Amino acid sequence: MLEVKGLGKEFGGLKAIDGVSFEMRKNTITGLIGPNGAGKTTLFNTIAGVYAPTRGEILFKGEHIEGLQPHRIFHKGLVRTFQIPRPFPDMTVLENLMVVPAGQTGERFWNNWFRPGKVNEEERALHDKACEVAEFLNLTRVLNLQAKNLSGGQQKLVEIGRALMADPELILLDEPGAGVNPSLLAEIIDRIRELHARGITFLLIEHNMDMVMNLCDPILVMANGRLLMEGSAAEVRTDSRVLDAYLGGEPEVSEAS
Ligand SMILES: Nc1ncnc2c1ncn2[C@@H]1O[C@H](COP(=O)(O)OP(=O)(O)OP(=O)(O)O)[C@@H](O)[C@H]1O
Repeated sequence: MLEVKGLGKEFGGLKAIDGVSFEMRKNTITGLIGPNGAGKTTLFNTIAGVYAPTRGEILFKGEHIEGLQPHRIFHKGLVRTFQIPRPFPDMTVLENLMVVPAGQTGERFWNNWFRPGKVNEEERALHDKACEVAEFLNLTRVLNLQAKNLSGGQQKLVEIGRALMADPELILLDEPGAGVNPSLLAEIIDRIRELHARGITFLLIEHNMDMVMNLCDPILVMANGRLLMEGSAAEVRTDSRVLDAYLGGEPEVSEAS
């Protein structure tokens, strides 16, 4: 589903990503871990089109997407949620879900003018879809609350909901477990599993190791802008290079990775 080849991204002289290559099969939940500053967020941003890579290739379903504008990538079904939940704080949960899909007929002046019936129909379909997404994420109760009044965990769920509104095939999920209380964390894990069972592929950055080890296979480990290793939870847990990287040592990174 996703192929990253020799990817590099530099900021000035700093190699935030330095020759990263990996492949992701369809319908996996792949974890991306690594110590602070390893390059995980930069990798996400480069895949999602926020940054153009300095070098390398990114293929989504066999199609080159490196350097494309974020909205073009979004519309291909590759959707990124943000590290800090960023729903519009003064809008309700329902509104936050309904604003996601772009190119609605209602956004075009001419269609509004000439085709009000069509606009109403689409608005209703969008509303129904938002309600279904909210129900799936157990957000129905808070549908009419302003997003700023939700808990951190509920905001994460809204962020996932907003990704779902875009009918994604691949979701890049940024720290779904950050700042979430344990019961809501279990619910988020459960929802991700369910979406995975329905055919959605995930790549997720997460610092919560329990969550990663529980949910992800395979796990990619980054350090110093490079891919240190890829393996199962058991392999990652017992690999001394991973331990070294987290302890701030100088991890040995093979050129091949
Ligand atoms: N926009 C930018 N301009 C300059 N340097 C940047 C920029 N974004 C990231 N970097 C640098 O690139 C390196 C990788 O940062 P990145 O945020 O990708 O790491 P990370 O693995 O996501 O870290 P964390 O787990 O702390 O979020 C760091 O040295 C960081 O300072």
